[in-house]
Amino acid sequence: SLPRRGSSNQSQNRTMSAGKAFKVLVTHPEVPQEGIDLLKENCEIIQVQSVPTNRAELLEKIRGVDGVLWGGHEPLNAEALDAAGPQLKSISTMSAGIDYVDVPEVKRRKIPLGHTPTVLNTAVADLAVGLLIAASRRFHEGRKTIDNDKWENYHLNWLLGQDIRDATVGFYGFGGIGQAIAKRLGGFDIDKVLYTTRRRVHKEIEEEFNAKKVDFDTLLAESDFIVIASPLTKDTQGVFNATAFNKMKQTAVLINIARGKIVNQDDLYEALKSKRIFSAGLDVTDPEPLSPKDKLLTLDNAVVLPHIGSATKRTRADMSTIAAHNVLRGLAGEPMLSPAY
Ligand SMILES: O=C(O)C(=O)CO
Repeated sequence: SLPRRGSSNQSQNRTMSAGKAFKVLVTHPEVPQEGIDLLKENCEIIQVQSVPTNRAELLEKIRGVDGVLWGGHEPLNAEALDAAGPQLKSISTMSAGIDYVDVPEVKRRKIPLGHTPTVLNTAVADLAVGLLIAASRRFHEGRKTIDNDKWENYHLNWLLGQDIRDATVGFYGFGGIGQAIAKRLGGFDIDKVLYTTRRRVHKEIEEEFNAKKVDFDTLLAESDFIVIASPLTKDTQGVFNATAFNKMKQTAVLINIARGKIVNQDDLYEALKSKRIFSAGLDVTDPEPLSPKDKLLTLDNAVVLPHIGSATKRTRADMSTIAAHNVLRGLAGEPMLSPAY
């Protein structure tokens, strides 16, 4: 459970600093109140008002602040850190993925950086299961048949999909989100879980999910469903390309709830169009937002969502709470709840 207002940590912060000891910038006007209220207890809050973020406003308002709650996916880089000045001592994003942060630059300046993994695991995992069902059971194509007056259920083998039962589900990345997805799929009578990660996960976790670490080629060749649940890094960028799709089963379903750039989207389009793989369910694309004219959207076998994995009211509130605690702890010189490095 999350530390709440008035918990010992908060009382400590209150006594530590009588009055508004710190100036904190909140870079987005829509950060849920839960996090703002926590910060308000002992920080003066400055808030960016523009949506989408006006960079000039952000760079002006960041000057001289002690802490930053970085509320969007705007680049957090040397430019912003320079604009802030050398007194800046605590930053937290309000996201799990931090691919938009120049982490080496933050590290070089020895500024503690937090992020908000874990609290969004269940929301993202729920959505991933939704995509997995939608893509394997042809929801998008089915809906289009109604729109186009092509409801042909007099055919016996109409709109047949892929079974989840007895499937091998392969995870590319098997951290908190991947494991939350695997937990949910436990209710769907799947056969087994494979995963590809840099490091092996704990033995108990492998046992809990009947999961086996395999190399990337084995993951591609043996999985009925592949779920991308890894961070975007220089090592993961573009790894799902034509070469990878050509190693997958023709009946395979690809799910991506991580970052669009892990997939080469042109190659994915070709693989789906030519039916080299069965279908894809994507919550993330490259770029975002995706143009309404993008060719990916013309495909029957691609279910595409506008990056809404963590978009539930409770999850957003929890993300703001964790981010605020991270910022407060950084200001107090204490370890953050979820440090990013
Ligand atoms: O937190 C993240 O990294 C997300 O993509 C969800 O907004």
